[in-house]
Amino acid sequence: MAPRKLAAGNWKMNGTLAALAEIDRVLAQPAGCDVLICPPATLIQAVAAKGIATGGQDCHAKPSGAHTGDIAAGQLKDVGASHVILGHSERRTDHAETDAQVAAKATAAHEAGLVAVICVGETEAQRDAGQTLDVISAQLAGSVPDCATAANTVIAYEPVWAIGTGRTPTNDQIAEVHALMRDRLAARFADGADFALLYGGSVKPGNAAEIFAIPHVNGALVGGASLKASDFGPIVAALSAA
Ligand SMILES: O=C[C@H](O)COP(=O)(O)O
Repeated sequence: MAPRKLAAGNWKMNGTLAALAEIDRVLAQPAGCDVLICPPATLIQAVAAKGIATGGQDCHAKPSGAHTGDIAAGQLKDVGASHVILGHSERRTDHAETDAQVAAKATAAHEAGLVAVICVGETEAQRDAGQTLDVISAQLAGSVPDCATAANTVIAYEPVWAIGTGRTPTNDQIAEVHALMRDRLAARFADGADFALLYGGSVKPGNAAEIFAIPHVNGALVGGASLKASDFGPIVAALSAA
């Protein structure tokens, strides 16, 4: 099985019911790849009802309990989610999430029947210190649980310094990390070479085709440019044509 092509939108803490009109506009465009929208949890059921794949932006590692404000993987599934983003750098930073916590959440997601979209990425200081490959290797080893398969797990490489900044690594830098991720996953899992590997960090209509031409880039995890169909549509089209 070859890795799936996936254009994923992470709306982060953006969007109200009025934003559902953007979903209609995305759906109006034919796609030659999988399309996923991860809105705020308040919109998941409404987005699912429109027939587009949807997901959460985090989940708890436990199936239920006294965890005020948290959402369980099973609760995401219950309202129509098929995926959940885990280990996003904004959560690793704002909530001090560790690799072990991400792996536990991914296990809970798998047990609930969700696909885990596990994020890894280096900081600018780590990139400048030449530590990128070591950081990505360690995050993959620690954040991806043994129960991961190409069917229930997608990996997103998101250099922290490229998120929301308009900056992206060079094509060679992206290629180097994606080749490393494929090699590490293939060495650990029987179907490791088939995991979909997404790039995320300032993906825009103007750079998407070039990024999707990089070996072992199977799609994108898009933030700001996923909020409007006028931006996300061309990214979906570029992946469909890749
Ligand atoms: O999850 C998406 C990433 O954080 C990228 O966000 P961005 O496209 O706004 O840079």
